[in-house]
Amino acid sequence: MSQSGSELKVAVLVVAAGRGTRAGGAGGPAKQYRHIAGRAVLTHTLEAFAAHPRVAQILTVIHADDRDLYDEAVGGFAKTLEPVIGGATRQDSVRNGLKALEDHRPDLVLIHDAARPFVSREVIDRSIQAATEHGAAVPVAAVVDTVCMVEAGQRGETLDRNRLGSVQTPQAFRFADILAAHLRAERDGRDDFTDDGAVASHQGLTIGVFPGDPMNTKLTTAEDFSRAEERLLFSLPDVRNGTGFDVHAFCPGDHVVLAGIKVPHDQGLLGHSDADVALHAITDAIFGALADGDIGSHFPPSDPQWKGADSAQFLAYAVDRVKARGGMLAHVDVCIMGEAPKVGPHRAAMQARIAEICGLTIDRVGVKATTTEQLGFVGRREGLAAIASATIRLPV
Ligand SMILES: Nc1ccn([C@@H]2O[C@H](COP(=O)(O)OP(=O)(O)OP(=O)(O)O)[C@@H](O)[C@H]2O)c(=O)n1
Ligand SMILES: C[C@](O)(CO)[C@H](O)COP(=O)(O)O
Repeated sequence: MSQSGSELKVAVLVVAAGRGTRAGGAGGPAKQYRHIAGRAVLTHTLEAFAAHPRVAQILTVIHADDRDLYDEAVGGFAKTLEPVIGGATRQDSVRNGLKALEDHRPDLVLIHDAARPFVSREVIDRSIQAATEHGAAVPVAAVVDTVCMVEAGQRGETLDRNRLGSVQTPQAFRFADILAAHLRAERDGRDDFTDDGAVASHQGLTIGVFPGDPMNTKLTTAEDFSRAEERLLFSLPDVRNGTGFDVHAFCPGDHVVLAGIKVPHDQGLLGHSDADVALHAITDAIFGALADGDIGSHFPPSDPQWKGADSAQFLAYAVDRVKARGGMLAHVDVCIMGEAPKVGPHRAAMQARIAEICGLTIDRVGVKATTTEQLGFVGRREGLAAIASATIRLPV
């Protein structure tokens, strides 16, 4: 090839015209349109290729009955061409797709099963690299089990697994070569090839191999779907939101402590600690996100050591509990409810103090305030309340 690898135009052909009979689900959509983790299998598959910077165009081969399902699944992905209709076998579907791609003149084509939604960026990288170097290459995953012949319900000869491989997709080819190979197979009346590497071998091409990925499985049976759903759900980031609420009554005094700041007032707040409703609500929000009890269970009001305590230490402790679980605190937000004292003049100082205690930047700390329109105990100036939320991320 005269062009350098990075100049080669790469197209992707996704075959999605099968009926998925082995996956069951009779009466429902074919397996490539079934949802895992809230989105169609085909959507996951197309997304992987659409996101790859080397992929210029994606053509999907669909069943004649599935146009509406396809439109729903493909959404607004970039790079997708008008789909074409497949044939009775996978081989027929690939051939139809290759013929339709001819007008777009790709240099390389990656042929992929819609039913393999877990294809990684690394495998796509390797497929492009291998086709650039060898002209034709397929991904192969190692066979890890002992493999044997099974005949008439009996174990037969053990095969040498070191000489075997499990062939996956995307299989990558120089476009002109694989198109010629498929046309040759058609001319020769061969319709029994289960992958494109075999079609290319029939044409006499040498097929390279590159490492596949054990995670790049094909969804074939109903059990594959249960496993896929579990895998996608558990690979979602464990982002959690917790809420907290606190109330303290006014008592005689000349200041209150709010969000870690001493605010002059004609009353104080009654409490075992410094009665900082804002920090208590945030602390509870973090415990809530961790599902780790509440401020009372960690710092019992009956324990004399917390008498008059600075509530900053409660909040710092909750933040440490997040870190101890390998997580991070992403954001806190608190709303203080009261007729007086006014929060506005102290908001910036409160934000800064909460940020300092939590190890956050100020833009990740919300401090808001409201009256309750003179309604309820807050409206009657009997005390202050605060409601808070906290967002954390834990490792999966
Ligand atoms: N006539 C066909 C048959 C298969 N495929 C596609 O080829 C891929 C791999 O095939 P397979 O897993 O065997 O899918 P099905 O043929 O749909 O499954 P089954 O054999 O269980 O019916 C799938 O993405 C499938 O949609 C296709 O485009 N056209
Ligand atoms: C192409 C393929 O994915 C390689 O493993 C596979 O052969 C296609 O599925 P089928 O069940 O053989 O049709």
